[in-house]
Amino acid sequence: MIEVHDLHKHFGGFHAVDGATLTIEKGSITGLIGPNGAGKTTLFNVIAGVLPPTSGRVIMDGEDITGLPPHELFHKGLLRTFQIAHEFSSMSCRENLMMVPSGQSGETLWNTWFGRKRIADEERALRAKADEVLEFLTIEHLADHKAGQVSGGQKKLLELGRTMMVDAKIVFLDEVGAGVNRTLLYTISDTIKRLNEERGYTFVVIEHDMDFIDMLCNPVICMAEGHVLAEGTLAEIKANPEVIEAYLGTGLKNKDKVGA
Ligand SMILES: Nc1ncnc2c1ncn2[C@@H]1O[C@H](COP(=O)(O)OP(=O)(O)OP(=O)(O)O)[C@@H](O)[C@H]1O
Repeated sequence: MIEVHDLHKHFGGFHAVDGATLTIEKGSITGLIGPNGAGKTTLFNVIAGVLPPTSGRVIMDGEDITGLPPHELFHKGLLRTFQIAHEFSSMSCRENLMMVPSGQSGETLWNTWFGRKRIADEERALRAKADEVLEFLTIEHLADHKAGQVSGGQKKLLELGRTMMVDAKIVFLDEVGAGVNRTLLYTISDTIKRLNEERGYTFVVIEHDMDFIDMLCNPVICMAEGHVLAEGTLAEIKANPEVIEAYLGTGLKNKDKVGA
């Protein structure tokens, strides 16, 4: 469980996150919605240690994790997915997965000289794990394809796959469905559900696509102007006058997105 207490993130005089308080229940797939500029990504980045908060607290399973750097949160099982970095795009999908776990013996010179067998064993285990992940994602046929050459949706699956290389507990997904065709969107949503049901992952999903939120998320939290405006099922959120006002208030561009 993650508890966020009165979190603030200011950029100069601008309050991107302005007193956000929310709880993410263990085992949930929580949706985070809100008009453009509501502070969703900034909130993610503060929770995931990418940005330091101005003030406030983030508690994970009773432990204060406020401001911890991403690699420490990573070891605690809290991950934020990132797009496959350009430098990794010429590596195969399998190699991209094998790159994820840190602290491999092969990383130190000492081990390069004295631990060849151990390195070979670890590499075999990593390779087997990567292949198991590719199979779970039903993209085992892409194992030897360059990551930069697979489709946008398949790249998203690979991003999810990277979280599976390190037994993640809670995964933050920022617009994982953006620019993905409908069929792959169903595959991604199905994969998230399976990871949630079969492997106990908790997810927090930022998404503008309300169909995707509807398929996947309960509860849904709506942010506006840096704080939480409403929480409930998507149907409850859509019927909330403050939510409708927040979407309308940002101009016609966002009006249809909440479908209200
Ligand atoms: N590094 C930064 N410096 C200054 N302002 C920033 C910075 N990052 C974000 N902001 C501002 O903070 C506000 C919230 O941005 P954020 O990206 O968190 O919103 P969002 O809800 O994720 O929006 P969207 O749905 O459009 O992605 C925006 O007005 C944005 O311009």
